[in-house]
Amino acid sequence: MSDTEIKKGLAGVVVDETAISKVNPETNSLLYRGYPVQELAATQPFEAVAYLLWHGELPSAGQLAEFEQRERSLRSLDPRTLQLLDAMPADAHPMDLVRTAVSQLGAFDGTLHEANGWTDRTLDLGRAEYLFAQLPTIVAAVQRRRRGLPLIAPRDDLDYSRNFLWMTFGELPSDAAVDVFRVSLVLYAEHSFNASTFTARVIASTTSDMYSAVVGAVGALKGPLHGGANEAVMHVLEEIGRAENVVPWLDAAIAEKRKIMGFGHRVYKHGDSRVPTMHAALQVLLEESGRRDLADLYAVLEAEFVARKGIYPNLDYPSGPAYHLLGFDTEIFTPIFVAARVTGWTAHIMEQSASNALIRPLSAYNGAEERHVP
Ligand SMILES: CC(=O)SCCNC(=O)CCNC(=O)[C@H](O)C(C)(C)COP(=O)(O)OP(=O)(O)OC[C@H]1O[C@@H](n2cnc3c(N)ncnc32)[C@H](O)[C@@H]1OP(=O)(O)O
Ligand SMILES: O=C([O-])CC(=O)C(=O)O
Repeated sequence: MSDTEIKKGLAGVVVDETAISKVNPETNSLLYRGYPVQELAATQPFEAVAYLLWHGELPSAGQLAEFEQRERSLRSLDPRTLQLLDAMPADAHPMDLVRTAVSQLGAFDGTLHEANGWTDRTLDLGRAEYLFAQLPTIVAAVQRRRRGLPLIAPRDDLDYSRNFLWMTFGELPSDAAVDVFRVSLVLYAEHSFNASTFTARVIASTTSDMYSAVVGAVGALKGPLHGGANEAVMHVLEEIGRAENVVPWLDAAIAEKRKIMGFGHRVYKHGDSRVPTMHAALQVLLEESGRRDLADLYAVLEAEFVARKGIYPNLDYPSGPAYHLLGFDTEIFTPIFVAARVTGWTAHIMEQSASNALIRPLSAYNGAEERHVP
């Protein structure tokens, strides 16, 4: 065993610089390219936030219009992507379908850059825009296929958030509900060196391609300790059932040393900077739906867990029930996170590539002493 100090899980280790976002647990703040995420969530379309993450500046009106037009032109799926989804087992997890579809897009890349006129300089930016435009169509197709419903083609008269909901449900909710969805996407877009983004950067650091890096990131996000927690939150709320059951359920869960999904964070130890904004957004849906039961359950679980453990909710805690109230299946929550986070992932892949060093840490060997085959 070496005496090298080991930081399990790289906790507290600074591995590189980034100009994309700043997570500050002391001030409980999150900046995207210098802008507080709360301000972006209050004022910006999701398309403008994607542009900001990639380019470092918010778009002018003209730049935004140009990007929106391009994004709308890239939404339709290649028929081979639909064939791929159809060929998957009906009980496959939606994250497996999304991961596989992104991988397939990587195999189309050769033909794509010719068709889209991507020059070398803009190649990865073109890929990022393409993934951004394709993912909602993929996620909506997966959701409709799960329900045995015919797929709905994208509409180029609708913005990103509306079109996403339209393709999923074939109708639009109230403007207030659309806005909740937009806010959730803005909040989910980026969070420095979280596990999935770091995975993407490791893959990019080998000078592999953007699709491979995003496929790896999707795999990392699927885990319930990371993005999969928004789905797990809903399972927990369903398992508890009603506010009256929280105390006995929590007693048992704590005694069994269960992790309570949607609570805790590697970086924030006094609450997640994004939760108050998403909490307010969730309240809109709780009021609109009249789901007093869910509102009570949500509030009591939070209050009881914080009181007992001093561990606060993370963004997945309000997002899970918000996506439920918007009408998505629970298994679709993490794929929505993918569609949002692909903005941050691709920004980090481009940042890594622009100033690359192969990511290859050391390990301390603790196996058998040298020995020889008898
Ligand atoms: C978008 C996102 O990815 S946000 C994160 C989403 N993930 C979740 O919600 C899953 C539940 N949360 C967790 O598992 C953890 O809080 C993590 C993985 C997010 C962060 O974990 P770490 O920084 O590694 O802290 P760690 O897991 O060591 O927790 C420290 C202590 O708090 C406890 N703890 C932390 N979170 C929880 C939780 N949600 N439920 C119960 N106990 C918890 C741990 O058991 C540990 O206790 P111990 O010291 O007695 O062993
Ligand atoms: O930062 C993290 O470790 C996880 C997280 O909240 C995110 O990726 O949004």
